[in-house]
Amino acid sequence: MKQTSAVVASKVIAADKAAALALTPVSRETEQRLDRYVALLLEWQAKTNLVAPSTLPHLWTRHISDSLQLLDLAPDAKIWVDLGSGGGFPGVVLACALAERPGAEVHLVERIAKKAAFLREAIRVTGAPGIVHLSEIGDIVEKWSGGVDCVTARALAPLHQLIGFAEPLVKRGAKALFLKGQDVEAELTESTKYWKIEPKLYSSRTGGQGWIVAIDCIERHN
Ligand SMILES: C[S@@+](CC[C@H](N)C(=O)[O-])C[C@H]1O[C@@H](n2cnc3c(N)ncnc32)[C@H](O)[C@@H]1O
Repeated sequence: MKQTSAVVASKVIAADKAAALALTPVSRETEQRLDRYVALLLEWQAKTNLVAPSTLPHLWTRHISDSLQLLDLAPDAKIWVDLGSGGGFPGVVLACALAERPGAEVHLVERIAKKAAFLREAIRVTGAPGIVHLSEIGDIVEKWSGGVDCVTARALAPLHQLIGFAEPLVKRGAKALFLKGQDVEAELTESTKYWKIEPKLYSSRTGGQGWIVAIDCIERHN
């Protein structure tokens, strides 16, 4: 029997979702929130470029599992700040999963108004504990007044710049978790020219050539 391309596409996405949930299991409630987020993202993707179109068939493994794996590295963190959230990775995904953690909140920082509008809608439809800030990162982190347990970023900037963005929050006790690609070693070498850091490096659970850089102390070289 001949299958339409829409049927084939939905089977590819279903298989990818099953693979993602095997890698990074979530509760039934979180899965339902993530389903609502994915449906909204696919709807908005037609008019706003939120993720690279070539990655859409692998949205669950490439983007959702990639984001979810951070939770294990900060199991007690309640207050999260995601820098340059864009289409919501990792911030909205973390908020969906953290909805069951009492007192949890995820702050999403994004400077483009259209993307911030999408993030607000994603938080509304999922009911996740997210707070969207339409702002430049530099403007908001310098003035951050509350406590922060964990600061995240993915696909935002070279590592030495991410460290600079996160420094005010790490100085107040936050742990930084940055999702990085295959050039991580070179980025770490470059970063040590500017910063005194003792990073921990974890290979991505979702395969490929991804890495997570974890940092909990940042000092400038004199
Ligand atoms: C390449 S996208 C990555 C989005 C998302 N983190 C992901 O992995 O899919 C980077 C996002 O960061 C935002 N951004 C870049 N520099 C920023 C800044 N200085 N302040 C706030 N947002 C910024 C951009 O508007 C964009 O949406």
